[in-house]
Amino acid sequence: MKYISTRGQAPVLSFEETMLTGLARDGGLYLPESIPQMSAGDIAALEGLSYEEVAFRVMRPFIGDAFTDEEFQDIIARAYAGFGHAARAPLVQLDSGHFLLELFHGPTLAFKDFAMQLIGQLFEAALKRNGQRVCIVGATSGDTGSAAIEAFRGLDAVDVFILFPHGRVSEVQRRQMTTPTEDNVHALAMDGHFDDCQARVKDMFNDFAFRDAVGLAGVNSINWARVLAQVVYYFTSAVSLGAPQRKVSFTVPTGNFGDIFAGYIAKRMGLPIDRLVVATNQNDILHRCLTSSEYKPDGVIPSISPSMDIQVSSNFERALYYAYGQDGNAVAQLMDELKAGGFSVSQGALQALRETFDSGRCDEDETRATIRDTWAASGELLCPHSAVGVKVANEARVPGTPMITLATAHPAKFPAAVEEASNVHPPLPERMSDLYERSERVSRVDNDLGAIEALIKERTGH
Ligand SMILES: Cc1ncc(COP(=O)(O)O)c(C=O)c1O
Ligand SMILES: N[C@@H](CCOP(=O)(O)O)C(=O)O
Repeated sequence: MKYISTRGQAPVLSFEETMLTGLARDGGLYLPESIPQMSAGDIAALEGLSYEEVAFRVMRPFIGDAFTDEEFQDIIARAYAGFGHAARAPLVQLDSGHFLLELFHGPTLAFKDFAMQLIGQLFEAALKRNGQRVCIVGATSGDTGSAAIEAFRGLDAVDVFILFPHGRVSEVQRRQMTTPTEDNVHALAMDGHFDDCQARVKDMFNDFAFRDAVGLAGVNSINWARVLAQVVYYFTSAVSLGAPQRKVSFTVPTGNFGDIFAGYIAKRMGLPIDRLVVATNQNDILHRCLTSSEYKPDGVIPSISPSMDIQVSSNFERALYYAYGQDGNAVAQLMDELKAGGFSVSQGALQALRETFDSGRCDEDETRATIRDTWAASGELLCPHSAVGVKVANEARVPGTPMITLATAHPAKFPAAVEEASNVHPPLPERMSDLYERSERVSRVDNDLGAIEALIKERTGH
């Protein structure tokens, strides 16, 4: 299996190289050269299998010869052993025809654990085999950072630096990043918002001298392995509702477009998905783009679903690549226009996107009302991101096709917003109950590429 860049000008890589490389050297994102197919029979055969067995069958064709079957099975087993639910990603029914896919039973209580726990194991195995050391730098609006730190803390061959927007993540998210004591973990609170953090990470990848000197690696969803791991729960949930005989739709609380893009890959592999619904908060650039064709970031507005406070949605580039008929030059041109302020999606590409994606937006009051009403109607306490999904799903669903909304984080990560909306205080799980007593370790940094690079070089001895 070979991987190519969305901008068409970077070296073609193997799975392992792609995973350890992160961003392509032409600034693009890696994608498989062709998408492996699963027949109706292959999908039907997933019924009754464990999450781990489905993960193996779905991901195996993408990894080529990077790992033997036995190695890959062991890696998958270790990745999900620490999850707090036997099903890993249980499906609960909200009402007839609407289901919630709970993706928050991992160690840091967000869907990011599904991919991060896996790539932590994949990195460790690959780096050990190659005798290699890497410096992971990631940007987070709260959940990627905590999941990455949890997955990589204490690993000998990895330093992990996480840039998060100062004052714009929840207290639980911040403490998850600032309380680990391992020396290889570095939480950096940056002035600005998530888009600034992500831009600085991409700048570091595009600074080849720095990139090569420190052995830069990325674990944001620019990393294809992140997306791949997230494809699995689309299969487990759809099969449990009757796929391949029955089509299902998904609504996905969306920011960086990684999670919903994983659903798109599942569909292209053959999973019978009817609609993929992009649910945005008031940072609704994707909804505006899918309804008007204009993609123009106009400033991040802080919300009660802070992990989705994003206006430059990294993985949308991957969707555009397919919408433009896999034309890397066209994508490169759009990304150049984005640097200058924004772009318009061509009518043909917009039509291609709309063949699969619907979209909707949920404002702050609607988010609170959805938390309150869902709690009253079903006893399910939603985090604000999942509430955005449920509200948009309720508007998008059609009779006869089950709708699965992805519940992307545990309500206890956002206790203030959840309590304000529902009058219910969501407690942290027992294993985290001392989170507020642990001491914090964090460095404040300016939004200044040179200063951040200097700090990373100093801390890693380069
Ligand atoms: C809780 C939560 N929900 C939804 C999202 C949006 O996911 P994506 O960025 O993959 O679109 C994020 C951040 O990524 C998140 O942390
Ligand atoms: N919402 C994310 C933002 C980063 O997204 P990623 O999927 O590209 O890592 C977060 O919680 O950090």
